[in-house]
This record gives sequence, C-alpha cells and structure tokens, in this order.
Amino acid sequence: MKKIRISAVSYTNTKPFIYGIEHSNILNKIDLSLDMPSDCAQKLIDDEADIGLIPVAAILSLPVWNIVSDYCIGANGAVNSVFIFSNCEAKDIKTLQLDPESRSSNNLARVLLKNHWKVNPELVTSAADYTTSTDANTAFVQIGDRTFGKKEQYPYVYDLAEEWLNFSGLPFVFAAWVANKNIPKDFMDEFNQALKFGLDNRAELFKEMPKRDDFDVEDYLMHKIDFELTDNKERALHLFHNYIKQLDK
Ligand SMILES: C=C(O[C@@H]1C=C(C(=O)O)C=C[C@H]1O)C(=O)O
Repeated sequence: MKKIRISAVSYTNTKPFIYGIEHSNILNKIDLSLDMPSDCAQKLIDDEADIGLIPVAAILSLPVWNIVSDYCIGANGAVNSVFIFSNCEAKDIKTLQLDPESRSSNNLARVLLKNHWKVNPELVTSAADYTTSTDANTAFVQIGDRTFGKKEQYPYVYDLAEEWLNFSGLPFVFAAWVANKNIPKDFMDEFNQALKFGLDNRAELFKEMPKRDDFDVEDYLMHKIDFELTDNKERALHLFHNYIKQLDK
C-alpha cells in the first residue's frame, strides 16, 4: 500500500503526537517529515503531503481541506510560546517584524493589533535584524522553541493566546491536522488512536526529554498547550478566518 505522507511541526509542542506515532503501528504506514510550520503548510498546498499539522491560517490557501482529527495545537489562555516581543507598548508599535516560520501567529498578531489594540503598524517580513531591533517603536512576532526562556529579555511581552482570550473570550487553535484529499476512515481512526496514545503517555515522554532551567517543558505540554479541538476552538477558528479575510479591507 502507498504510504500516506504526513508533515508535522518540528517543535516541542508536537512531541506528544510524535511519541504516539512512533509507539504505534501507524509508523509503518506513513512517510513522516518534521518541518517548521510554514513548510508544513506549503507541503500541503503543493501536494507534497497528504496530511499536515498545519497553521490554521494556511487553510485559507487550500482549495480542498478537511480537518481530520479531534486533536490540535491550541491554548485556552496563555500558551507561553507565541509572543510579540516589543520595545514599546502594543498601542505604540509602528513596525512589526513577522516570524518567517509562522503563518497563524503572524496573522493573529495582525488581527489583534488592528482590532484589539487599534493600531496599524508597517509589516516587515524578512528583516536581517529580525529579533534585534533597538528602534523604540519596533516589535517582532516569534513562535515555538526559539521563544523559550526569552520572556524576561524584552521590555514588553504579549502572549498572543492570552490576548486573543482577552479580546474574543475564546480559546485559540494555532495548528490543526488537515488533509488535502479524502483519506480512508480506518487509517484516520488508527492515526487518531496514535495521537491519543501520545497524549495519554506524556509522563513517559517527559522521562526522555532534557530539562531546561529557563523553561518548564512539563507545564507547557500538560497545561499551556491545549490539544483538544473542542467546539469553542472550532468557533474561534472560524472567527479567526473571518478576521484574516478583513485584514486588508
Ligand atoms: C503554540 C505554537 O503553535 C504554533 C504556531 C503556528 C503558527 O504561528 O503558524 C503553527 C504551528 C504551531 O507550532 C507555537 O509554535 O509556539
């Protein structure tokens, strides 16, 4: 049988899913690649993958898409790995540098700046000094493991899942398991069982993971990342898509 091509996020937030996949028979039925989120999205768009854990903002670039799992990378309040790091208060940001690895959080930052903080900064997509600008009114978006331990390093720090909750009253979903074609149900059932196995066995995973002094990985994977794709998260996803569509209007 032809293997199903799967692209999953290469960050710590996806480790429970990978643990589940690697400890189940589904591993023999897939070609698994671990990629930065923007590449997960591009592979699904270019049909180099059949299923991806893709940034939900990128769903808007897919002609055909199905969410194929009840699990996701989400948060209900502070997520602790998606930030605007800034030299000034959000309302004073004049230039925002985006994270090249992100699709959802770059858009979330834009949605919040426009609708929550009511400002319209200039966007920079590939600045050489992406994270090091000393300009008083410049800020940047950063996601994933590169943010670990950085919260104390910047004058103003905004956790975007927390700010989204303040703004909308809803949890947030950053990435979902999406297919760009029909996938047989028995395969999806087995795949979802593997994801569940990983979540159920996070304590075993932690034994294999290095500890960090500057970041509580266990708290992050038990309490900050929220893996269930609930009705409220789906509601948030649709609301987020609508805000993205309004961004350039
Ligand atoms: C919570 C996170 O969620 C992620 C954020 C994404 C994005 O901004 O496009 C995509 C996938 C997830 O890895 C994170 O990476 O820290």
